Amino acid sequence: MKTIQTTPKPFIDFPAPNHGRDHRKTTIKCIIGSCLTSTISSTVPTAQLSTIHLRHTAMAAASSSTLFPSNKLSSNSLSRKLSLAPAFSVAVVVPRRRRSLVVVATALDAKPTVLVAEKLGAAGLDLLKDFANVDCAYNLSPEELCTKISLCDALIVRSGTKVSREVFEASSGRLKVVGRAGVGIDNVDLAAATEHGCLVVNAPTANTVAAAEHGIALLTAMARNVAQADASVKSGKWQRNKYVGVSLVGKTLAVMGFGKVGSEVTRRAKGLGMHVIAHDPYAAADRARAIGVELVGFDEAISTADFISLHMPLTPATSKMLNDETFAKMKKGVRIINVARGGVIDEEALVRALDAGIVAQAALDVFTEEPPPKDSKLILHENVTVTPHLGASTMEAQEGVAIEIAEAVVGALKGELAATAVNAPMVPAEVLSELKPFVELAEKLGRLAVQLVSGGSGVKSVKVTYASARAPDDLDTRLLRAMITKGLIEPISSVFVNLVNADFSAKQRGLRITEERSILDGSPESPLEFIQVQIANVESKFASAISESGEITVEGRVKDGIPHLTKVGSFEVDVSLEGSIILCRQVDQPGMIGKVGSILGEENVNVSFMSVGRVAPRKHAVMAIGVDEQPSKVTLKKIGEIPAVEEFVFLKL
Ligand SMILES: NC(=O)c1ccc[n+]([C@@H]2O[C@H](COP(=O)([O-])OP(=O)(O)OC[C@H]3O[C@@H](n4cnc5c(N)ncnc54)[C@H](O)[C@@H]3O)[C@@H](O)[C@H]2O)c1
Ligand SMILES: O=C(O)[C@H](O)COP(=O)(O)O
Repeated sequence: MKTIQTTPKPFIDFPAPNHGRDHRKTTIKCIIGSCLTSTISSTVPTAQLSTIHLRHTAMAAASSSTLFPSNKLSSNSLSRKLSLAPAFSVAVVVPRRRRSLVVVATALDAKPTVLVAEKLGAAGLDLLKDFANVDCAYNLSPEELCTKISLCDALIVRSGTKVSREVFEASSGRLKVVGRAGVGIDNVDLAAATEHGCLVVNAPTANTVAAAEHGIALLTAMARNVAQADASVKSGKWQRNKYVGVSLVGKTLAVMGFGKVGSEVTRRAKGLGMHVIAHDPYAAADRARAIGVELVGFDEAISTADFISLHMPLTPATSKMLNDETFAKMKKGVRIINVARGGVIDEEALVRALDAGIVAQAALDVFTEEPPPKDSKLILHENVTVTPHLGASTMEAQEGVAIEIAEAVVGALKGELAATAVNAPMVPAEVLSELKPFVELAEKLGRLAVQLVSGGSGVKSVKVTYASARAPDDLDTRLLRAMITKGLIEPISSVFVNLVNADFSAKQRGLRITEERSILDGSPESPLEFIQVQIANVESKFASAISESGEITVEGRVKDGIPHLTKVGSFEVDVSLEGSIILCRQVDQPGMIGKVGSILGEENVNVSFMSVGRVAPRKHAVMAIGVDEQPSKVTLKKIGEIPAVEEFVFLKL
């Protein structure tokens, strides 16, 4: 574990209070470690403290709470209270008339904390524990979840936990990833997650077969009254005539939603000799043909089917899609299976359709409200078979889901792009490795361009040009755009921008980013030749950065895997984008490189790269100098005082 000292010297002195104020308050940001706890209690006599406020850095000041009065300060209680907090602030309130107070704040590198809010398979937990502190806390109330979340970097849930906007707000930016250990993400407020820059990942494949098998189990059990007959026999009855079923062979099954589960249900139902049709406005016809199923319209599906099995997600478009109106279009005596989401059926309308005999039977695994009310007419209906959301609940599926989600969450916490991201672009691994240096280039160009702005109406309009020999469809620019946005916004705000919230953050700031493609001739081996970023309607602190068309313009390329700045305004330069950069406009004349280099050398600032771009010999030239260290103001001033230097700017990457 690495120890980070929060100050150059171990003690922070608080000057004596003045201005007649009762107390002075200061905040030290640090990272939890038991040594912080013990050092506070051992270095500061508890009697000297009136109060200690502990506040998680991620929490809003308003939610800061006084955990204990000083006379009860004990390092044990402090470490107990903070054992799950990898980052927090300490505010020490110094009582009146004390001359000074010393506090040591030593920070330790902490593991991230993952809150597992619903039961997860052991293999997944083991994977998580290798990388993070894992807090398994089940059946939390919404309030408890909001309280705990401020201490967590990741949250893992199944369908039983509502991850509402309040949860993201309570996390105040610390929550980096929500892992849904399953498919349906209707219990996660995706808009709120995106706005808070929180990645949402799911485990979309591991429970597909389990859900499909459960669908078939419900279909066959319903057709043969298995559940009702079982209950009857167990209650001492022997009702062979009452529980005569219906056969499946030759019957038409409409699969609504021809995705992963729908396709698997189709395969199995065909094996039972059923005629399967499917409705899915977004499914590819060739995939349906490959499984030997016909895709039909919604009305045709529901009006010709003997059995209807639901397999679409719950979205505003699918909410209550089976309702009074649509039940009226169904064949009398239709049977319905739902292992998708309860909300896709208007449950009151289903009760009416059952009572009217339009629907002969229903088999339901999912409900609008889970668990449903005990007196629900639907649940208690004699023609309804129910299970408590068991579709994904097989030993095999749960182990698979746990591993799938643990890998996705750990990857996301490591900053890797997730293949199962729900609210960020999914980029296949091979595309990602090809784009990686350009992703870095994109962010650095954004950073450089925005630091060149000095005035105007603010950064509102940015044009990005991608020059490539590849066909437009062959280049996914979402990642690049997100990173340019990050580069543009982060240096001028306190907003943390990532792939998830980049577009949202740009929109919030009224920043319009337009993208253009410049199609080049030649071999499309590399995905991109260069990226150009232009900011319109602004003035620049380095006038030479304004191109002839009037925008701040920077352009870059990747050379040997390293991003390079290759153009500033109308000047061609070539400097690798590592460390920081000094841009200097001068009258082109011999000895300039030497003069600037020796001024930097005097202060031991290492020059990594130097390049001069000029319009014509002995006229204006722009010198781009890459430096490893930040030069002092005095050194920069000396550069500015070289007679031939007309303007210069220091840019941090
Ligand atoms: N009961 C359970 O335990 C359980 C287990 C797994 C999945 N599920 C649920 O099953 C459903 C399907 O899961 P999946 O893994 O197959 O998802 P999926 O994304 O692979 O498939 C969903 C399909 O629904 C289609 N669709 C979207 N809108 C539609 C509409 N208006 N009409 C018809 N089709 C539409 C999509 O095009 C897609 O093909 C989800 O609701 C999921 O949450 C439940
Ligand atoms: O969407 C899903 O994956 C299923 O509904 C399973 O939900 P569960 O993880 O709560 O069982």
